[in-house]
Amino acid sequence: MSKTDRFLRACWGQEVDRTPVWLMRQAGRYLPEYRATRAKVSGFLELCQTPELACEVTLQPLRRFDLDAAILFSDILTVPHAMGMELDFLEGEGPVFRDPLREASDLRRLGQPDPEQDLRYVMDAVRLIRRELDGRVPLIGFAGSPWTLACYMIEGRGSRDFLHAKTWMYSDPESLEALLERLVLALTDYLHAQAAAGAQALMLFDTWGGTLTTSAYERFSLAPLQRVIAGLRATAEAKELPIILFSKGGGNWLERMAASGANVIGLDWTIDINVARTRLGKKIAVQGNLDPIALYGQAALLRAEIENILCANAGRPGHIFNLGHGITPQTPIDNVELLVETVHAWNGCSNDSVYEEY
Ligand SMILES: Cc1c2[nH]c(c1CCC(=O)O)Cc1[nH]c(c(CCC(=O)O)c1C)Cc1[nH]c(c(CCC(=O)O)c1C)Cc1[nH]c(c(C)c1CCC(=O)O)C2
Repeated sequence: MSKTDRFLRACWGQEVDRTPVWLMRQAGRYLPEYRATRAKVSGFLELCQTPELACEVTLQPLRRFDLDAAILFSDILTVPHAMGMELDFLEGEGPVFRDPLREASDLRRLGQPDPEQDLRYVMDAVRLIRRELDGRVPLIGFAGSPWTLACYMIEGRGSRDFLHAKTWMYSDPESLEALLERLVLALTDYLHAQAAAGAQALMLFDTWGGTLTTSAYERFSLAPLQRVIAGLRATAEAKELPIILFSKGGGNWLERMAASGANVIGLDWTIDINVARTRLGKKIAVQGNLDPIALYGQAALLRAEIENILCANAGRPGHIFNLGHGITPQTPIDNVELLVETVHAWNGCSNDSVYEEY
């Protein structure tokens, strides 16, 4: 089975010869070759905006590890940037918007980007990566969720409690919905353009969905995501692509996530994958679940964690091995190698924990 088939078939819940594996943030600072490429440019945004370099760093982890998919190298914040918000990536702090949105009238500052113009560098990177991959593995495109992007646009930076974003939500929900709707339109166009440029699967990163109450999650995170997915399904280019939905901390809402129209549900490490699969049933695939910090530990314990996840899925199609969130900068490379090899070498559980029906 070709690697292209392995990942895409697993997304559709079809039988595969072995479990496909890729890692969120697989290109990044834990790789010395990434740090070397990054040192050639003045800032992180320049790396994203130079298609040759974005292509180079996309391919770097694939040269080292036997991964079953590539993910476009970019960032979720390129979309608000293209809507007109000035963005800096500060060393040691991460992304910062100079003028965060704080009230409804600030929405007037936002433009509606044309992806082939204002985000052309992303589409050029997608085209270049597809050419360089030459069919070896499929390319995943991605975007942030409307709620997650709104959090950064309102806070201006990462936050512990999302005080500004949530205060807005609890004091003027209609104008927050207006902001989310602007993002729905921008993200639908953006992901559609990635599909037209050659992305073979699309992933939605709802990193901050899990900070909400159940009713707020439904209204401000999931409903806009559903509109993005429905918009994509209405286009010829994206209709046939698998869509992966990852709401970090979304374990409470798996059934609702599954009803969003996504084909694959991303799981963080806080939900038991057995429970997740039982609740989700057969119709939808799952991805993820390994605690990224397990990669810092002892090899034998890491292997046990990996096998637990594989055994929970034994005999069930529709599983893509991944971490429960992005790989972190100090991760030892040897353990990443061990992870990929363990997943690929795996040939069944030793403890008969194969699940018949669920
Ligand atoms: C919240 C979020 C962001 N960006 C992203 C998310 C959602 C996923 C998640 O929850 O991790 C998504 C993202 N960011 C990046 C990718 C690349 C593709 C991949 O390998 O998965 C993807 C898919 C590269 C990146 N995005 C960023 C880096 C590090 C920048 C550098 O090299 O200096 C990389 C490799 C910067 C970034 N970008 C963002 C933050 C908070 C930071 C700073 C934190 C950090 O430094 O790790 C916003």
